[in-house]
Amino acid sequence: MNLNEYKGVYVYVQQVDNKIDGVALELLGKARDLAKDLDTDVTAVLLGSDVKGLVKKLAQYGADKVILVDDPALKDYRTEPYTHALASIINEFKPEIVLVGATAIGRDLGPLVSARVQTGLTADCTQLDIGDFPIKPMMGKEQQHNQLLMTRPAFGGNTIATIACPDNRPQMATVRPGVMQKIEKIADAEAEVIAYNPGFEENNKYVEIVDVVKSLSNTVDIMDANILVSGGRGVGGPENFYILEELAKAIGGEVSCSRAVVDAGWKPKDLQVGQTGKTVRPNVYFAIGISGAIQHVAGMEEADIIIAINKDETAPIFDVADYGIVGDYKQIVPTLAKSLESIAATEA
Ligand SMILES: Cc1cc2nc3c(=O)[nH]c(=O)nc-3n(C[C@H](O)[C@H](O)[C@H](O)COP(=O)(O)OP(=O)(O)OC[C@H]3O[C@@H](n4cnc5c(N)ncnc54)[C@H](O)[C@@H]3O)c2cc1C
Repeated sequence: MNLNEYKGVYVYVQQVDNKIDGVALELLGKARDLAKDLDTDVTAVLLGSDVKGLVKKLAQYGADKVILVDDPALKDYRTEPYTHALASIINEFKPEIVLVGATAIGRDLGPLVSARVQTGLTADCTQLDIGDFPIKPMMGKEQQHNQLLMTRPAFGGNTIATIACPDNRPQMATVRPGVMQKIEKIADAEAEVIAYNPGFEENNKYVEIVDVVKSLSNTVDIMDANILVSGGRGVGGPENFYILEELAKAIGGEVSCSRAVVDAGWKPKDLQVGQTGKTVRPNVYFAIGISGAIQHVAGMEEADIIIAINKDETAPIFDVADYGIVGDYKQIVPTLAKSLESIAATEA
């Protein structure tokens, strides 16, 4: 493999029902930073059926080029045709880096594609940088420059590992939704469009989709919320969550929770923040009766303002909080909700 043949930062654009998943836009934002460091450009890979209309949006969020595979075989996500399309693009265009969102689809597609093009993949990254590898000079090992350094929690979140793929190309990573930041939309941006036909031949790995059943869950997506009022085991039981709901209502927020709350069956998994839940980046995050375990903090530390309410002044959540209130949430939260509600009423 001649590594020098591989150029450019590619982002797989996940779309479902012709709607681009937010993580693809976040990855385009990150790809711009990486491409700048490598003095190269950003290519979005758009696979689907009748998806040409999405190209403009990809340009507006940072794509210099869009490789488009528009084919009825790609109408709904199916592992085989999508893997074939993305692997064919990699073999044909030889990108240096390929980024995929760590969604249910991305976690299926990314590893299969990496195996098919015979390279490595680092899953569930929380940070991506360009740098030297090994990071520090090591006896008997030459440092290679301009490598993709892929950082992710390891060993149950107890350590952070930085991984590189110096001997193969492309360097592939999946990245959790909510971790990277999309750029401000550039309204008049244009991208070069390259239509590509990987040649689909149905084989016995093609799944036939008989019916698509949409999730009946009516919980909101906490990843879209600007304000989150998050409750932990310290809330004491599902019957007490109304106290948090009233605060959320007073300030236009949504309720989320820690894993302890989900494990106890008090709230559905959709609302869990953290390493095995969702990564959120709201403007304001209230952590109420949450101790601040590393696995929880991994999912909310990028919030702009963190307000912790905990009766234990030594709780680790106070280490990451911008504001901390020590005391019983049952006394603090209703008072807070009332004052914030009256401030909102005066300002209206
Ligand atoms: C591999 C792995 C993955 C994990 N993934 C996640 C994840 O995604 N998300 C996650 O959240 N956790 C995750 N965890 C679990 C995590 O380690 C913690 O166990 C969990 O976050 C604890 O939840 P908690 O803070 O709600 O409960 P606790 O740790 O029990 O904390 C409760 C807090 O409430 C406070 N409190 C009690 N009563 C009151 C009161 N009346 N008023 C105010 N404060 C009060 C206490 O002082 C305490 O600090 C994971 C663990 C592992 C091993």
